[in-house]
Amino acid sequence: MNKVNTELSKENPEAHDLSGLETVGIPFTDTAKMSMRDVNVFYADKQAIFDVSLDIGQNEVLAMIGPSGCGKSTFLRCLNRMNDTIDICSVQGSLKLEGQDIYDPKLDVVPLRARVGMVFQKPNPFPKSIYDNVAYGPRIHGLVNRRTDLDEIVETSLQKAGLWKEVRDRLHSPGTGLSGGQQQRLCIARTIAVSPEVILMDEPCSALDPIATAKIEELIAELSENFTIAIVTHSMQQAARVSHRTAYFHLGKLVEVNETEKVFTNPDHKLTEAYITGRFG
Ligand SMILES: Nc1ncnc2c1ncn2[C@@H]1O[C@H](COP(=O)(O)OP(=O)(O)OP(=O)(O)O)[C@@H](O)[C@H]1O
Repeated sequence: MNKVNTELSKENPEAHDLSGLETVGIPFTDTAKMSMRDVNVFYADKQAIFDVSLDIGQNEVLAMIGPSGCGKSTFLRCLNRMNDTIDICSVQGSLKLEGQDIYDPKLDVVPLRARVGMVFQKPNPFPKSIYDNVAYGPRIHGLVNRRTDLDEIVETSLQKAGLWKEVRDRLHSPGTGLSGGQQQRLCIARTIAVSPEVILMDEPCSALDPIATAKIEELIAELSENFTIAIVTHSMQQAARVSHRTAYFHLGKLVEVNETEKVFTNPDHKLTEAYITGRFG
């Protein structure tokens, strides 16, 4: 048992006993883009996610928060099968994108990861030009035949990522030469370039300064007009600023999911309250 839980248990011995825990709030929406039911995830024989059921609505920004190690990233990575790259990881349950089982063994994960794109914690541009970073996905997915079409996708994606004006005169310079915040927006442009339906963001601002963070947060609001977004964040302020609903995870369980304002002002569960008031985590 870690320090956090020991402290919590001193305060309230039952507080960390999650057996029989019912998720409170409204886990399901009428217009779900993705529907997850009874998801369990294991690393070898160690269980990291316990019976999580959650919907993500069309054009919704869903924030996932919770103490370190509670399984936020693990759950997020299930949503485009990034956990497949971890040999010891196994996923059980039902995970659907517009009703299609994304764990269907016949499903090709390459187009899945274009439909459900991912932006990582640390900006990771390819060692290529700005143009080629954005053009990479459309090229490998065979989305364009003509150079002019590719030029248009690159420009539109950079515009949507709020980077066009800063880079239009140096499209053929290395992506790695940009600032950290610009690199993260380049990675967002690269994700957008293959027209995803869902964008997963795993702490996308944790390596950025406050100004670059503010730009990405503004961008998230704009992107939600066209995309569905699930974001893992350690920053409760960020979750409050960018998301429509917030899901609170604790020890691998989904404790509460609700409208963001409610989660931060009047949470249903005592564990959520303890976390948002800084009593642990
Ligand atoms: N590749 C892995 N191999 C084995 N165990 C893992 C692996 N990745 C995560 N875990 C374990 O799964 C649990 C959930 O980890 P996860 O990284 O999903 O939590 P998190 O809430 O995203 O944490 P953080 O906020 O610190 O990033 C932890 O106990 C962690 O040690």
